[in-house]
Amino acid sequence: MTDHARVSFLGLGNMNGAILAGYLAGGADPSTVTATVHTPEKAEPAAQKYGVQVSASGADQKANQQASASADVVLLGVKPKGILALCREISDALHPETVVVSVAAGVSREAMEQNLPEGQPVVRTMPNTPLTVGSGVVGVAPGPTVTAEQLESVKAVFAESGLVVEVEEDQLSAVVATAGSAPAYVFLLAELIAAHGAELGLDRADAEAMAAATVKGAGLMLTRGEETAETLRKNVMSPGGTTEKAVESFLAGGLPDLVARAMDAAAARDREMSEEFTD
Ligand SMILES: NC(=O)C1=CN([C@@H]2O[C@H](COP(=O)(O)OP(=O)(O)OC[C@H]3O[C@@H](n4cnc5c(N)ncnc54)[C@H](O)[C@@H]3O)[C@@H](O)[C@H]2O)C=CC1
Ligand SMILES: O=C(O)[C@@H]1CCC=N1
Repeated sequence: MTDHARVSFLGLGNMNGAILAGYLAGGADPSTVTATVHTPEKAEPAAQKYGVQVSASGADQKANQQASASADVVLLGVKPKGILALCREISDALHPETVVVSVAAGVSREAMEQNLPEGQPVVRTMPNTPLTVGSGVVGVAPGPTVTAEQLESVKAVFAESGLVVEVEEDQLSAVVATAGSAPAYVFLLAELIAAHGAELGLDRADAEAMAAATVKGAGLMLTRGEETAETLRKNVMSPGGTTEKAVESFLAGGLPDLVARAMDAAAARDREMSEEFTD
């Protein structure tokens, strides 16, 4: 199944769209992929954009069922509050060996299993949007009925576009805080750097371009893995120089505690949603 898995993406928003883009850029055969959107007017533009078959659940009530019936792997990419309803919607159409994959925060595997046929293989994942440029991350937590071969076909959806890490389901809140939500922390920092670079006298467009290129360059140096983040940081900090002043200011302002509190808040919200979305 791994080489020729048929993959269906139900819901093609920010996250499933990023996964699909990375999957196709990594060499997947578009004829093995189907997708659904909700809004009928979005189907044709999405089909043009990705070069795959797209149907609209808002126009055809059976669109999600049909896309699921023909798939080995089904990725549920709707908002958390819609995941269990989507499980119920596709239940009757699923082949017993089709793997149902959730990309949602805060919806437990147990809740999904209760809304799917008994024994249906379920995998919870926590991806991030940089999968769209081939530099993403995904945490993958398989349920007990998932075979090694089925797990490989799920990992294959992400393998060409990011770092795939197998985790236990109870580690997914940590993955949300560390990877799923984390691109937003970096984007926030880039926004702040660019805005203040402009305050300091740069053209706004120049400041934005510098912030973006700096984040990209720093990321590339980090992922080369030759030196730790700490060493790379210290290499920029000339004793008595400018960076030392900036880093001292970050530390005096409580950045380590701020980062920890932000990540705790993300992880706590993931756990809280798991209590919310249980029916
Ligand atoms: N945006 C992100 O960076 C990340 C999102 N996620 C998870 O991904 C999931 C989706 O989030 P986003 O992509 O950000 O939201 P989104 O709102 O961009 O995408 C959801 C899409 O599903 C469509 N949809 C809703 N009901 C549908 C149905 N019945 N049939 C077909 N399509 C339907 C909507 O029209 C929308 O385009 C969430 O569960 C979220 O927790 C996980 C990791 C990162
Ligand atoms: O903000 C959210 O809830 C989703 C999950 C991780 C990133 N976006």
